[in-house]
Amino acid sequence: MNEQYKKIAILGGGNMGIALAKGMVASGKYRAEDITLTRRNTRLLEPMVEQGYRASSNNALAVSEADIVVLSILPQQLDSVLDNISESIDPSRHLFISIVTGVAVTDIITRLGKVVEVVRAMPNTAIAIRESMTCITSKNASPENIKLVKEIFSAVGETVEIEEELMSSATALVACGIAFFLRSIRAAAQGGTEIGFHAGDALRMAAQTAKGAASLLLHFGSHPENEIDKVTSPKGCTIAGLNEMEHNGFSSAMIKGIKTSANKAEKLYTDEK
Ligand SMILES: NC(=O)C1=CN([C@@H]2O[C@H](COP(=O)(O)OP(=O)(O)OC[C@H]3O[C@@H](n4cnc5c(N)ncnc54)[C@H](OP(=O)(O)O)[C@@H]3O)[C@@H](O)[C@H]2O)C=CC1
Ligand SMILES: O=C(O)[C@@H]1CCC=N1
Repeated sequence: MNEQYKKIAILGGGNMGIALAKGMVASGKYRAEDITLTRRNTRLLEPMVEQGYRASSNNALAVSEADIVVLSILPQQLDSVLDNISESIDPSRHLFISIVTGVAVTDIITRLGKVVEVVRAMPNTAIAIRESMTCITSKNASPENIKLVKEIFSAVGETVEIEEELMSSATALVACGIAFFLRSIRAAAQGGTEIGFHAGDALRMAAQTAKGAASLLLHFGSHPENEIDKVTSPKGCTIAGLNEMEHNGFSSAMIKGIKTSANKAEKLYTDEK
């Protein structure tokens, strides 16, 4: 399938559905008029319609008009949506992309009762500014369709192909991870305010510093400790602050949080049944 001018139905025009649609169009490779977003409350999609996207509350119709179907509803909303669109699916035409947390390729095929090609993708909200880290996997899609999905997500950030068994881990690290890093930036800004900066200045300084730290790793391909060693002067203030944070469980809290999120992601869909 050539991605150019393919019709795309994004079922679930919420946070991620909208962010994906905007990122795809911002990449210059997709046209807003080829993307239909669905949700029950379509009034909330009016700003997208004003920007040229199509909006609908009719999932089955959106699917019947599309080549690529993106599932972007919550895990607990998935079964009713799949039941609703099942009749409209043509397995020889439709390619499914699912970003739904905790739902396996086989879960989707079993519920649909049709063997469609499904690629799972786990992006994050930075997709809106084309800075996502997206993990991709498929058990049954053709190499051409996996390539096509990679191209879609490469247009909105970085991609990596992983085994499906690691998708819940990927959810914790890259999708929930946005919230984890944002909370650490907020904590840094709060510390900055306590030591003398106005809140807005402290937040801007903390965010740019976090961006610089991440960019150092990506630019040099180095390990965090190599970069940390360049900051920590002997008997200096950095190592004093760093050790105080570690005494209070900084790394441990992040590791435990990521493990808890991965366990929860694994059960999000099955616990609903
Ligand atoms: N948020 C994130 O950072 C990430 C989320 N994910 C996954 O992506 C999926 C979407 O998450 P997110 O965008 O945050 O969730 P949202 O709740 O923002 O979006 C879900 C959307 O689905 C719509 N919806 C619900 N039922 C139906 C239906 N029957 N037909 C059509 N649309 C429907 C809702 O609108 P309405 O109520 O009007 O119908 C809502 O807009 C989830 O599975 C989540 O696990 C994956 C990676 C990152
Ligand atoms: O919190 C959640 O369940 C979703 C999945 C990953 C990010 N947000």
